Amino acid sequence: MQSDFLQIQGLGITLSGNNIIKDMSFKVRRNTLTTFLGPSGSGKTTVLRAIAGLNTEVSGKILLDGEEIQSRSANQRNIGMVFQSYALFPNMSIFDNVAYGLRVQKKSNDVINKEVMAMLQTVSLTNKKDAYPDQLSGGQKQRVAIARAMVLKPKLLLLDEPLSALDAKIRVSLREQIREYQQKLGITMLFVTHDQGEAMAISDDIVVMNEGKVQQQGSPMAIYAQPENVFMAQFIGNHNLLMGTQLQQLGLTTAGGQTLVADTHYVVRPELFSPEATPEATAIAGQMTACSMLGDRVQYHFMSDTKLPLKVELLNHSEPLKIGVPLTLYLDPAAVHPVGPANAE
Ligand SMILES: Nc1ncnc2c1ncn2[C@@H]1O[C@H](COP(=O)(O)OP(=O)(O)OP(=O)(O)O)[C@@H](O)[C@H]1O
Repeated sequence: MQSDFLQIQGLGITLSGNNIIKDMSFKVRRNTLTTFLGPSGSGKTTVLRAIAGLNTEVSGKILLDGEEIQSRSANQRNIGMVFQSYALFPNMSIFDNVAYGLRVQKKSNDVINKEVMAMLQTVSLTNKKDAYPDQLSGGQKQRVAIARAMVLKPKLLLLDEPLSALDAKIRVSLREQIREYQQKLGITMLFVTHDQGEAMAISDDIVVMNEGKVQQQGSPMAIYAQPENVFMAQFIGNHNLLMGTQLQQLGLTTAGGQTLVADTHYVVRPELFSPEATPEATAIAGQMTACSMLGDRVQYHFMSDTKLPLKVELLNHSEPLKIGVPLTLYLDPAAVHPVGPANAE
């Protein structure tokens, strides 16, 4: 059983006299990759820095592996950190960059050599050990920064937007490699990103933040399929956010297995509409008014005969549906998810 390895209890953070984070609590399980996801300014970096011991005005408790660490200085916490900007030493070779922390710890040359070479092998950079940072690509530099942090075997590795400075293709490849290192070496990682695709792809757990508050924590699947409030429904993925009354006008009487409530918000993901009937589904007559090609899927704007505009996405495996021609879409009421009362917005 994975225990709660990192526990944040009633965390408060003040920066330049502003109370940025108030009474925040969440847990991170051992040997998992947990992502902090949220819009710009939501407080992700601020909380990460507080865990690392880099913020001064912090209240509440931070427990790591059962021990309270909030009063310890940053270098007494056994926490590693990787930044967007790599922060490598430009005048040191790649080997020396990775060896730096072990030298500070006064490890023997034999141990340093063995551990640095093993770590360079993990990040596939043994052939670059004598090179200098400015001879490496951005992705390689970030792998050195990750190796430099991992070689110290920290209890927790914090990664603050580590992929933001890289181009799209390298981002995808490096995020998969980070996930591989995490699983292979059994490290607990806390990873900050504002890219939900990135968070969905690599996380065991996602902590979604907005305006200094945790909005929801859960697996990528749960975050997507069962948003707990209106912010979550709108922030994650494409969506139709509808009132119970609007769904009633479409002919639905239940949603998510419960009686439809007129003044509650519901979310319907665009890919849950189907052009094919099933016994459970409600038929919705209308027509497509626009379409755009997304590659693997086609995104449509649909207008129901009751004049409700809906976003619909269908797999791109057949002829696109015709615009302006009457057609019927089907929606299984079990796929409609309640996200809270109207006044929760
Ligand atoms: N030194 C500071 N003094 C005062 N306010 C600050 C300071 N640093 C950050 N803030 C504020 O704290 C809030 C959270 O900032 P933070 O950098 O943690 O957000 P973030 O979610 O990491 O954003 P981004 O994705 O843009 O990096 C923001 O409103 C920001 O303006």
